[in-house]
Amino acid sequence: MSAPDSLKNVKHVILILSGKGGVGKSSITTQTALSLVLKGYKVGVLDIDLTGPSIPRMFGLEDAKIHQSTNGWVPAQYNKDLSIVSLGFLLGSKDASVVWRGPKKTAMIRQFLKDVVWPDLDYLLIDTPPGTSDEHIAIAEELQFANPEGCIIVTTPQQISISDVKKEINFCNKVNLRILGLVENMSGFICPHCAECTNIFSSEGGKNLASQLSLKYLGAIPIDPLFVEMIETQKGSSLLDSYENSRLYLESFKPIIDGVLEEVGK
Ligand SMILES: Nc1ncnc2c1ncn2[C@@H]1O[C@H](COP(=O)(O)OP(=O)(O)OP(=O)(O)O)[C@@H](O)[C@H]1O
Ligand code: SF4
Repeated sequence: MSAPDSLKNVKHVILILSGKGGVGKSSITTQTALSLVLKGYKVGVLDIDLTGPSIPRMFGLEDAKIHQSTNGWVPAQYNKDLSIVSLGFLLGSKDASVVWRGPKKTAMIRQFLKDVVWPDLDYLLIDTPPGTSDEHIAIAEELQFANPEGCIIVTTPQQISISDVKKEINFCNKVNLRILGLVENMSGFICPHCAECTNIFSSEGGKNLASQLSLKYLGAIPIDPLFVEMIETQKGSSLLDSYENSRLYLESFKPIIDGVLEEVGK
C-alpha cells in the first residue's frame, strides 16, 4: 500500500507520543517545529489530539481556519515555512470539545491523513492523543502507509516509571514504529528571578530509564515560565526570534533537535 496522495510531498513523518496527558507533548511538538524551521526546514504540524487540540493556542492561531479547496483541506500557515492542521480549526469555539466514540475519531484522523493538501515539506510532525489505546493502533496502522520515520516519546520525572514507557515501547513494536528517542520534559525548574535551574524531582531519571530500556536519550527540558509567557505573548516571527534566543532553545532543545536529526539520518 502506498502513502496517501496528500503525503506525497512530505519527506519525513514523525509522531510525538506520551503515555499520559499533560506531560508536554504539544509543547515538545511546538518546540520541534520551531527548531526545525530555525534550521531552515519546511515543516507541517498535524494535531490529531482530538479531545484537547492545543496546537492552535501554542502557535497563537486560535482564530485561524482551514478551508476546503477542490483538492482537499488547505492548512493554516503560521509563516511561509510552517503549515498547521488541527481539529481545533474546525471547531466553532476555542472552548468547544469533541466527545466522540473511537470509530468516529479514527474516521476523522483518516480524513486528516488523506484529505489535507500539504505543501512540499521536509518534516510533518504529528501530535497524537495521550496513551496507547486501540484507537492509537488504528492511527498508527493508517500511518504505516505514510512510512513514518519514527516517533519521539515524551515523559516527565513524575511519570518516569518503567511500566509507562514500556507500554509505549510495546505499542511501537506492535505497529512497527521506530523510536527515535526519549525526551524528559518538566525536568527541573528555571527560576524566573535568577534563572537558576532547580531539580525538584530526582535528576538523571530519564537518562537512566532510557539506558535501561535501550532507548536513545534525547535530553531533558526544564519547566521554564518564560516559555509559557513567550507562547502567550509572542506570535509569528517575534515568537521565532524570542525562541531562537531563549535559554530553553539554546541550552535544552537545540541538542535535542540535533539528536533527532542524527537519528533521522541513520
Ligand atoms: N517545559 C515546560 N516549561 C513550562 N511549561 C510547560 C513545559 N512543558 C509544558 N508546559 C505547559 O504545561 C501545559 C501542558 O503542556 P502540553 O499541552 O504541551 O501537554 P500535553 O501532553 O500535550 O497535554 P494533553 O495531553 O492535554 O494534550 C501547557 O500549559 C504547557 O504550556
Ligand atoms: S532560585 Fe534563587 S531567586 Fe529563585 S526563588 Fe530560589 S532563591 Fe529566589
